[in-house]
Amino acid sequence: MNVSIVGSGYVGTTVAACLADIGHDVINIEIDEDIVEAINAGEAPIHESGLAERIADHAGSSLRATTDYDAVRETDVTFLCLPTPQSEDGSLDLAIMRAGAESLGRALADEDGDHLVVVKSTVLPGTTEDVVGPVLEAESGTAIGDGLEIAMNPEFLRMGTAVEDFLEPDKIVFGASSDGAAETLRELYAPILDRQGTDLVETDVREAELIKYANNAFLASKVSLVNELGNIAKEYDADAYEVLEAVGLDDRISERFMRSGLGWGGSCFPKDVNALRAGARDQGYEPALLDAAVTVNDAQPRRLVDLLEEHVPLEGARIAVLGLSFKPGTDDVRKSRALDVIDHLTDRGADVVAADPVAIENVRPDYPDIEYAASAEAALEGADGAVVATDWPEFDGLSFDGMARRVLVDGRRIDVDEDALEVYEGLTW
Ligand SMILES: NC(=O)C1=CN([C@@H]2O[C@H](COP(=O)(O)OP(=O)(O)OC[C@H]3O[C@@H](n4cnc5c(N)ncnc54)[C@H](O)[C@@H]3O)[C@@H](O)[C@H]2O)C=CC1
Ligand SMILES: O=C(O)[C@H]1O[C@H](OP(=O)(O)OP(=O)(O)OC[C@H]2O[C@@H](n3ccc(=O)[nH]c3=O)[C@H](O)[C@@H]2O)[C@H](O)[C@@H](O)[C@@H]1O
Repeated sequence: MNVSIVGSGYVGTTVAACLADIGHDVINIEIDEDIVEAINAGEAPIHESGLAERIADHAGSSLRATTDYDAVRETDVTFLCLPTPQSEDGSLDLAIMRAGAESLGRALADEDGDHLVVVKSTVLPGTTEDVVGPVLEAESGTAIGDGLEIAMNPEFLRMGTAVEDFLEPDKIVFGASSDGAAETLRELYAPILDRQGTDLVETDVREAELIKYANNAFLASKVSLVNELGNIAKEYDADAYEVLEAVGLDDRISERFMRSGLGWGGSCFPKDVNALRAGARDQGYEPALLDAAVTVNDAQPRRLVDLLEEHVPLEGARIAVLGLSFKPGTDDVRKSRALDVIDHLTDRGADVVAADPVAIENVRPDYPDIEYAASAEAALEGADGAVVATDWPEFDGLSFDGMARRVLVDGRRIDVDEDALEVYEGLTW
């Protein structure tokens, strides 16, 4: 099938490379020329395991990139993988989606055959049918149902394991405007749907939109609940990891997403939970539980720094921050909890020295005044205390010999030789 993908960020690039990998001809349409050049040169514009190999394999043949929207006319299906950020007030900002839909609609005005437009971006119920659809119809001069079809197909991949998650998902969800559109999506995804373990969920469009938010709201709230239980465990001098491991054996609960600590960050949980809260309020509903999930999450970085301060006076102290990305396996630092930890530390007068295997250059522009070290060991050299903000496997089994005071407060439960430390404190254990 000939497919175009509008927006080539974390989702668009992964989806494009994976669709090429399962046998489709794919064109990425992206406004950032550096990304277009990278893909056409066979290079991955982002750090994702398994992505570089796939782009290298398919670039120049079944995978191409361009800044020109007219390329959509060579294809039958277009996926919109554009950002859906949050506005200042936390609500969903659709400006980029509207702009992308306008450009796409204009390009489709000259197309002869039928075209299916699939919204893959995370959008609130009603967006596909009431915002994207009308823009496409107005700009293309084609009515939905008469040469133009729309569908919503949310994406559940995680950063760091994006390729694997896309190719081996638990489920594929879509809501389509017609049987023909649904049939096209089934055909497109056939190699993945044929795999054992992939459930197909076909719904109406607004359920597909809400499934994505419900999924993220559930997972984020689960981690907040786990953190609240972890904070309570710490007060009782109990180990939350032992407690929750046992709780997770109940298969109604499951052992996954049970890691308590610094809480959730990233480009999705925070913005999606906020968009759903704002959307719910717009609809006249007070989302008390989601509000509480955010409150618990926002408190964890301060709790970590409070715990460190119980052992190390922070004014003038040299503190190593281990990990900057919002989770291991990615260089993404958007809404990373590590940044909140750094803010609390510097507010209290500490000198921060940070280490991360891949994310330093994404932090440096916004934090030019802290020190950066080439490795965790280098950051620990001469430090009066250290905190773990990201559970990079590289931090397991670290040597603390070089520290001025061997005090470690761990926000992520890494593998540590506690006997090598003067003080080891876990945030929730
Ligand atoms: N990052 C993730 O792990 C996941 C993200 N999502 C959702 O997918 C959507 C996209 O997210 P990401 O890929 O993370 O965003 P991103 O910010 O990494 O990438 C978006 C890309 O779109 C490009 N772009 C912006 N305006 C454009 C335009 N008018 N025409 C063409 N390209 C344009 C940008 O230059 C950028 O490369 C969002 O709605 C997000 O919530 C869903 C599941 C997972
Ligand atoms: O909509 C999205 O963009 C994506 O958001 C999350 O994926 P992602 O943000 O990449 O990362 P997660 O692995 O979910 O972790 C999110 C945050 O929760 C934290 N977390 C996760 C699990 C856990 O047990 N404890 C915990 O603190 C992580 O450290 C991280 O900061 C979802 O897991 C994906 O299914 C979804 O597609």
